[in-house]
Amino acid sequence: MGAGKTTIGKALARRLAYHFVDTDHEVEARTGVGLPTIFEIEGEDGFRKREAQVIAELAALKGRVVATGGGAVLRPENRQNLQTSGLVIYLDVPLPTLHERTRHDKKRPLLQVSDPRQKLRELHAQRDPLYREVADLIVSGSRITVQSVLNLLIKKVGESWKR
Ligand SMILES: Nc1ncnc2c1ncn2[C@@H]1O[C@H](COP(=O)(O)OP(=O)(O)O)[C@@H](O)[C@H]1O
Ligand SMILES: O=C(O)C1=C[C@@H](OP(=O)(O)O)[C@@H](O)[C@H](O)C1
Ligand SMILES: [Mg+2]
Repeated sequence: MGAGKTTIGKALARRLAYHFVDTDHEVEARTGVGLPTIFEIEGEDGFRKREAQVIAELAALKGRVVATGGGAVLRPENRQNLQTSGLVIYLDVPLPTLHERTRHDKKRPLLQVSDPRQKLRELHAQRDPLYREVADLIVSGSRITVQSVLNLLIKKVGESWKR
């Protein structure tokens, strides 16, 4: 959370002239309510089921930049779908930056706790190895730009990612 998946994803799609899909927005569009309401009514597990459904459907499509929610890597079926359907980019951002960017946000239910910094630390410890497992590319830093993502993409796979 706060790594910039939504922000960088949208900008990257624009640069590549690809469609952009944010799985959180897609879940919200399908249910007609915001994520906090989904978490409140169905719990995290209910949200994860909806998220997995969206990811499974997107895995069948091409020509898209997809920003997932930060917890999408938790389910093995999502990791499998991400790995087989496209090129996975991990935005590896330092914890203090993640905290700074999310600290005033009320729309991330998992961070509405007394110690969000500690929560982010725990989520990071659990998820970082999973991101590394699925990622084709890892972009690290507190000031990731679309250009730095593009440079790495080109270095890694030349123009073949265009397909
Ligand atoms: N590369 C970046 N550099 C500076 N600020 C960023 C960057 N990416 C995102 N942000 C800011 O951080 C916040 C969280 O970004 P967001 O794209 O929603 O992250 P995510 O989707 O990974 O949770 C937003 O306020 C956004 O403007
Ligand atoms: O890390 C998580 O478990 C979550 C991250 C959120 O997306 P962002 O990573 O885009 O904030 C959103 O899917 C939900 O609040 C749960
Ligand atoms: Mg996002």
